[in-house]
Amino acid sequence: MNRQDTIVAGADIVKSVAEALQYISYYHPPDYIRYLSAAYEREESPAAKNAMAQILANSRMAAFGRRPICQDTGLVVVFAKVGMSVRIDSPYSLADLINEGVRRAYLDPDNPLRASVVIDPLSTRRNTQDNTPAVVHVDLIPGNELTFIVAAKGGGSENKARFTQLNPSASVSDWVVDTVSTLGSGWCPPGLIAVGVGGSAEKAMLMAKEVLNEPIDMFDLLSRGPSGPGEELRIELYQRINALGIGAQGLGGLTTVVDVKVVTFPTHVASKPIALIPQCAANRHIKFSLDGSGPAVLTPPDMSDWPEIDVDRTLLIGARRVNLNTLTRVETAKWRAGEILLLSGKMLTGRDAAHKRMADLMEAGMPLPVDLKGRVIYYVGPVPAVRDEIVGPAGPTTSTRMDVFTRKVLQATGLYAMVGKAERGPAAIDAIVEHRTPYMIAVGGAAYLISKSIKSARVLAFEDLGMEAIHEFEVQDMPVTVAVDVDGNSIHRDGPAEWRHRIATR
Ligand SMILES: O=C(O)C[C@H](O)C(=O)O
Repeated sequence: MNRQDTIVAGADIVKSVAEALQYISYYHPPDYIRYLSAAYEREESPAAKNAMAQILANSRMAAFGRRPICQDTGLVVVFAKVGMSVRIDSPYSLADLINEGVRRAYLDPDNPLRASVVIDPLSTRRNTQDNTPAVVHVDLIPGNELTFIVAAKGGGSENKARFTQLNPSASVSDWVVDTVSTLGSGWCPPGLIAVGVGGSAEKAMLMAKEVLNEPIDMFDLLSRGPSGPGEELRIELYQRINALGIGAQGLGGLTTVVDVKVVTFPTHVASKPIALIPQCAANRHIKFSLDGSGPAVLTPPDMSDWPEIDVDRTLLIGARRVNLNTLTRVETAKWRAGEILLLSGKMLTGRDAAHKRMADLMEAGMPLPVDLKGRVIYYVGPVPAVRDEIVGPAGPTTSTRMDVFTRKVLQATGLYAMVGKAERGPAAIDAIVEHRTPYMIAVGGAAYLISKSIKSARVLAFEDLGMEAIHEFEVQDMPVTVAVDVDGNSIHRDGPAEWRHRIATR
């Protein structure tokens, strides 16, 4: 056989990976935008429709501004399919080349991305500062090309990945639907759910992670009909998950998933491993191949797929304007769950690491570096600013992770309100009621849009924590929704319950 080797330069891999990561930081895949736009058009829940409007408007702004869709610019996951006739011309390993691409992308001075990876997950959790290392999966396949799938996976949706070993006779569909119903909204729906069935524990997880990068094609599948059990399951899950009524951002509505992917592999006679991996609205991935002729050429998407939505007009109708600088407990007690507020004035920021430090200081009987009394705290870790920006994209992080600190913080500080994303757990809601401290949400996945309402930013404490430091933001008309009011009413409990009922009784 006349076998001709393809030589791919290591430098082309580095450049292609760096450019791919920049590209996906600001361009959503057009198929996701088409499906989300269709979901937006048909959505009947005003709260969910409003959230989708913000996600779509944010996506368009990010594409034109070439700035990240989401403040969580993700953990880089790469699937490399290496043709067996390819030789990589480099003294470095493939992982090293990919990591160099990651480093360049995340430190790009034109569009710096947030460094979100910590080393020593068991101990120091020190940020690596350049988002390396990537998680790299390599397959050797026949052929003379090198194909990469490059994805940037947000932590909120990754945290909701689940795995089980079912009894071989048990229903995959029931387990998936029951599990999705327990995930809450920290995974930022509307998105996708991938299900890997079979193989071994790690094979099921890997298959699910990879299939998330396949084109979204549920409408085609629905119109042509299923061709086998895998496609039958996809349709069943798509319908059953949407019937849960979770909706955009867990606010209750018609669309929770725009697609469901199912992938299978032979397994042991005694086993039925099932992996479930959600993909958030910041659905970022791209596929390209290198054939030795140079780095990948990535063409910008056709922006006519992006709807032009006037979010301001939608938001301003019926919203309550709030001055954070003169806030009182009498005022915050009037806010009702579901109400839209436009916040102006000064707020503090603090997320996981800052909360841990504050809790440690309280434990040790030491004073906090910032007085939280009468203040509002926003759970956020922004992207670094560039050019004339005050701050980079700065959307909310999942509040549930702060629940373990909530009672302690409210008890010790006299904080007036919290802003984050997704539901609060029962203990946090009890603390909210006890301390009369409401909780609001901003839209996860609308980070660039939200950053435009931030008019000044400075670090007040824990500077060494980088994006996790305590900042003070001055905001103007920052849109939020009251998610838990001082009486413990929760939109994440009531919204999905109402829409589940409405869908079931149609
Ligand atoms: O780290 C973040 O900013 C957010 C994270 O993606 C989350 O969804 O909680």
